[in-house]
Amino acid sequence: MAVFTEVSDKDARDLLRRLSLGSFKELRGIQGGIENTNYFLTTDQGEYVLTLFERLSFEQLPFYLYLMKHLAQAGIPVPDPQGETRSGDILLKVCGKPAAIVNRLAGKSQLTPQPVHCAAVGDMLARMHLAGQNYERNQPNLRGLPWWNETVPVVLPHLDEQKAGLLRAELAYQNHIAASAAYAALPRGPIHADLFRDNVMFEGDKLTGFFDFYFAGVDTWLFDLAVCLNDWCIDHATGAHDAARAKAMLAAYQAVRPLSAAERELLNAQLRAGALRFWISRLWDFYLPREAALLQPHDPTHFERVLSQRIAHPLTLD
Ligand SMILES: Nc1ncnc2c1ncn2[C@@H]1O[C@H](COP(=O)(O)OP(=O)(O)O)[C@@H](O)[C@H]1O
Ligand SMILES: N[C@@H](CCOP(=O)(O)O)C(=O)O
Repeated sequence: MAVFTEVSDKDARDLLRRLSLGSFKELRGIQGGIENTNYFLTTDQGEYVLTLFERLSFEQLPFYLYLMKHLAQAGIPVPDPQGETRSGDILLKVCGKPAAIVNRLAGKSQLTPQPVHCAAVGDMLARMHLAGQNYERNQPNLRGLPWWNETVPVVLPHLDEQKAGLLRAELAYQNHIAASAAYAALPRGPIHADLFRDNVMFEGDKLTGFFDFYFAGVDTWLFDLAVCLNDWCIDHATGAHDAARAKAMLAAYQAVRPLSAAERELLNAQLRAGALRFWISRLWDFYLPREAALLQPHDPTHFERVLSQRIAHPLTLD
């Protein structure tokens, strides 16, 4: 369920009067997604997505919305936030909540990706990283190491000794890595940080867009690539690495932006970090009652499996 706040046709008509996106035709709730309220909004000028933010604040949102606008202007296929006619503001208020209207991307998610899809994601991810280099706003990845350090003690009491041991050991390892010289040398910039299969659109084999930027933040580019490898290039049932898909993604990424020596050295550590990040957030969504009331939690054990696979079978680069 992804309509947490009901928006009426009248609310939408009132909103459209403040924008120059044409006149109202239809408003339809979207059933996918777990974080925000989403509607498809059709006017006589085109199709849009209206999002009401259920978790992010008015203060946090400009970073994400202006990042999308910056990337769209640089030619990266991402939703482009539409502004109010008078003020030019792209952060809107609907039913008392922060909101945005973006253009609707063509295509659909590719949930059983082949190497060709992984290559398309790798290529566009590298282009997106380069395009984000001169983005001026700064907001850290709010689901980065400080959040892991805060959240692990909260979820640990819910775990059996074997899982708790793995979680503690991995967090200690990641703190150790984060203090290293190689980590300090990693190139950084705005990253998507949640570019899973359900956040990319395809028409056939052609990538038509990246969306759902609301976990974005400034972090290492390598972490973003690791998050993608951990979702697009594994066998979902076991969490095991898929060599053909990973090779396709890495080659396409590196054809646009070759990895530095520090990035090559830390690829496996960041694959583990990417698995840890989503294991922690899924545990947190699962065990924290306040969050669980809003979210439909994903299965935490999936990322426990991915992490165990990453530790047992490090990836070797050519
Ligand atoms: N710009 C967009 N263009 C086309 N479809 C979109 C767009 N934004 C969201 N959607 C649709 O809405 C669904 C939920 O959006 P998502 O951003 O994943 O929600 P949540 O933030 O709640 O996870 C997506 O799976 C997709 O089908
Ligand atoms: N991709 C994350 C959860 C975030 O959900 P999204 O629908 O906003 O992408 C996970 O799989 O845990």
